[in-house]
Amino acid sequence: MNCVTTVSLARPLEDIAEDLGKSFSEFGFAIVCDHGIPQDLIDRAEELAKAFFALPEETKKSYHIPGGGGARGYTPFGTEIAKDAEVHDLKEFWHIGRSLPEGHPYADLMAPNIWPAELPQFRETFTTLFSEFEKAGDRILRAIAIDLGLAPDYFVDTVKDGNSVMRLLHYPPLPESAPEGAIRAAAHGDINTITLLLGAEEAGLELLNKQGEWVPVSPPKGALAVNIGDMLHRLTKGHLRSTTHRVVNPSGEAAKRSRYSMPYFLHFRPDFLIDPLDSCPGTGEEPITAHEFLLQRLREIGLA
Ligand SMILES: O=C(O)CCC(=O)C(=O)O
Ligand SMILES: [Fe+2]
Repeated sequence: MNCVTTVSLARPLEDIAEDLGKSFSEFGFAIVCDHGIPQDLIDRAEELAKAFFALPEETKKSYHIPGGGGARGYTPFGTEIAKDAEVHDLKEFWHIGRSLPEGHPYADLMAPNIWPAELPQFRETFTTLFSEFEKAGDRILRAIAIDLGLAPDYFVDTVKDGNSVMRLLHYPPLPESAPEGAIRAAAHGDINTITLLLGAEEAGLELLNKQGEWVPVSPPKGALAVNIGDMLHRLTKGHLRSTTHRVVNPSGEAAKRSRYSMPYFLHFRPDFLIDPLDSCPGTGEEPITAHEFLLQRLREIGLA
C-alpha cells in the first residue's frame, strides 16, 4: 500500500473496517466519502465561514476571548504556534465547542459558545454541522473498534459529551511580510481522538509518511480527510498512528488566494482514562485522563 485509502461510509462497517485500519496504521490518515453530512449544509457552512473572515478586523477581534486559550470564538492571525515551531502559523480561526446544559458535570471544562451577531444563521448552521460531524465520527469509531477486535460500540461511552471542537480555518493570501520560515500550518500531530476534516480539497495538506517523506493528502470535494490523534495513538500503543501533518504555502497564482478548511477534533470525554489496550501489542505509556492529557498538550502549543 503506497497511498492513503479511500472508503465509503455508506458500506457495511464490517466491510470497510480492515481497509480503514490498515490506512490508519500505515499513514494515520484515510479519505472517507459518503459520510452522510449533507453537501448543502457543508456549502452553507463554508459560505458563513468566508463571510465571517471577511468582516473588518476590529469586528472579528471583538470575538476574541482574552485568556480563553482560543477554546471558543475567534483567534486572530499569528497567535497559534505548533509544538516545537519557532514562528506562528499563517492562519486565523474560529472555534465552536459542545453546548452543555446548565449544571452538567463537565460544565466547568467546556466554556459556553459565542456567536457572531453579524451572521444570524451562524449558530443554527454550525450547531447542526457539529452534530453531523459527531454522527459521522460515531460511525468511523465503530469501524475502528471492529478492526481492533473490540465491541463495535466500544467507543460510544468513551466519547460521550467529550470536549470535541470544530475549527473554521482561514489561511489568508500569503502576506509579503511573513516571518522567515512561516507556513500556513507548521508540522504537528493532532491532540485528540480522531479528526474529521472538510475543505482539504484546496491543495496544501501533507502528511509525513514512515519513510520520512511529505505526501500530499488530496480528498475529492466534499469528502473527509480523517486522521488519528495523539489520544487514540496512545490508547492503541501507536498501532493507529497519530501522523505529523502540515499545510504548506502555495506558490504562483494560488498564493494570492485564501484557503478555508473545517476540522472537527473529536475528543474522548474528559474523565476517560486513556489506559493502553491489552489487545494492542507492545508496552504502552502510563494511563492518563483525556482532560489531563489535553492540558499538557495545550500548554506546549501556547494555548493554555
Ligand atoms: O487545514 C487543513 O487542511 C489542516 C488543518 C490542521 O491540520 C489542524 O488544524 O489541525
Ligand atoms: Fe491537524
